[in-house]
Amino acid sequence: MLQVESVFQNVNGKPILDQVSFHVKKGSCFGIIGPNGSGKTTLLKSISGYYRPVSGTIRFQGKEVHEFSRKKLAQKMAVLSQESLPNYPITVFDTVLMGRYPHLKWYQREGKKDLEKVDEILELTSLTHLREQTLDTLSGGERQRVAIAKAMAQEPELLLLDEPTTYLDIGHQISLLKLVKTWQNESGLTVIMVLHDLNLASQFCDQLLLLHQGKVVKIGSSKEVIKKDMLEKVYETIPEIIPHPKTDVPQVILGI
Ligand SMILES: Nc1ncnc2c1ncn2[C@@H]1O[C@H](COP(=O)(O)OP(=O)(O)OP(=O)(O)O)[C@@H](O)[C@H]1O
Repeated sequence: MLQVESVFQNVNGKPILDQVSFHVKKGSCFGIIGPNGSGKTTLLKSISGYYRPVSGTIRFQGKEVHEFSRKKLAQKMAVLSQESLPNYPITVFDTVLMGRYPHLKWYQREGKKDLEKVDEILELTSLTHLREQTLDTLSGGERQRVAIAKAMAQEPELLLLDEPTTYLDIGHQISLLKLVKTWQNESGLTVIMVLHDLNLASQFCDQLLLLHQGKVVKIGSSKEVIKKDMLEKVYETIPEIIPHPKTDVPQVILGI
């Protein structure tokens, strides 16, 4: 579904990504982890076509990302970043409805099916009670759920998430990631997400990529990537790693 080959990326003349290569399988959940400033967001922006690599290639469904028209890309790819929702008084319903726009022709207004779809998604994301509330009055967690709902309305094949659990308490972190998982299971959606929380990344992602100073340190399952020596070197701290008592995936315990 996505092949990244030997990507070098400069931003404002500054080298950020250094020979990054990896593949993402259709229907999988791929996590990008790494310390602050390691290049995670830049990598996501390169995948979404926001930046064009200085060298190397990013192929999505067999074609280079920058060869897609903006509309075609919006039909296939949804991007959810910290700044993805505006802060003006537009209702939750209308915001989620905007997710349908890439599927409409330029002269076409949204139809009954689009409106029904939005209500269905509001129900799924537990947002029906906020249907007429405006974005500028929502809490951080509610805004995050609206952003996911808008992405769902877009019906993408690839979903890019930049720190989707920021602003969420632990209950909402889990319910948001479970929602993404259910959506994935039902639609074959592919997900690439940047996560700071290594324990959530370990539990929810099929593959992890550990990035450090713009370079790939390791790609593999959580058991292959969430390792004491590797994290010590990259995060400059000394964590303890224990298996999750239910799922056996590695979990990180921080010491002082
Ligand atoms: N527009 C820009 N101009 C100059 N430097 C930039 C720009 N965008 C990113 N950088 C630099 O690129 C490096 C990587 O930034 P990026 O946001 O990709 O890292 P990150 O891993 O997502 O960090 P964080 O975990 O803190 O969000 C940083 O040193 C940052 O200062």
